[in-house]
Amino acid sequence: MALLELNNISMLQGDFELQVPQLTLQRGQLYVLRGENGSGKSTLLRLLALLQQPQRGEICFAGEPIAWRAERLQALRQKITLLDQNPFLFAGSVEKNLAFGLKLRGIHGDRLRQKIDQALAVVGLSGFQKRRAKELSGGESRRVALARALCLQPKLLLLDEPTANLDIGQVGVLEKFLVSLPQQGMTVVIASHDSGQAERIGGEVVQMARGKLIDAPAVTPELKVV
Ligand SMILES: Nc1ncnc2c1ncn2[C@@H]1O[C@H](COP(=O)(O)OP(=O)(O)OP(=O)(O)O)[C@@H](O)[C@H]1O
Repeated sequence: MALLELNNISMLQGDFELQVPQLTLQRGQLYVLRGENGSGKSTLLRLLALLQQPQRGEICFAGEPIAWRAERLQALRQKITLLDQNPFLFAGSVEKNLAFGLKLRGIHGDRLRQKIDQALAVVGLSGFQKRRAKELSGGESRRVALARALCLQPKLLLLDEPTANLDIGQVGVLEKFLVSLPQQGMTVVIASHDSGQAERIGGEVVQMARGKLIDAPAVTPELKVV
């Protein structure tokens, strides 16, 4: 079954209109969201994160239409993580930044520490647990924000330019890791300017142009066993 399905969406943001005639995100699939500056990639990611309600159209999560009621949305949003283009780290330690979302999900003690250690290792920042978030370099901050998103192990992970401003070596390591996530059942969408990225990681391409989704993987009807 599809994880997220969008139909006939129109969403106004000031003078800008985002239009998504049809988009289906399958479970355990990797997508690369492409498009020029201002084409609406970040806006689409916010919509997929259920942070903004469209004026028109329907979104279904695991086959169920979204009702846009606060208590229902809160539960759904815990299954989705968006890593912003300019992620915000709050004051305090790196460890505290990663622990926040995990504690909200009922993870404490040794399991909490283990998840933090694993996520930091993935982004090449083992040993950064006690460092002050505000004293990190730009690239380190982005990697901490990525670790914070990864350790939540969401059903849907949305990444806005996750490898921007990283060293070439780091980009390679991270791309290799991101490719492994769908094999664990996670659906991953990466917005990227890097024209080589889609080819390197081999994801399905979702293409935006001037606010409209113009190309996405075709949906094959599910086979019914009779
Ligand atoms: N809060 C807002 N209010 C009004 N317009 C906005 C807002 N945020 C973004 N926009 C406009 O919406 C359009 C799409 O922006 P968006 O950030 O989604 O594009 P993008 O494809 O992610 O661009 P980039 O590649 O530069 O990150 C742009 O014209 C932008 O100016």
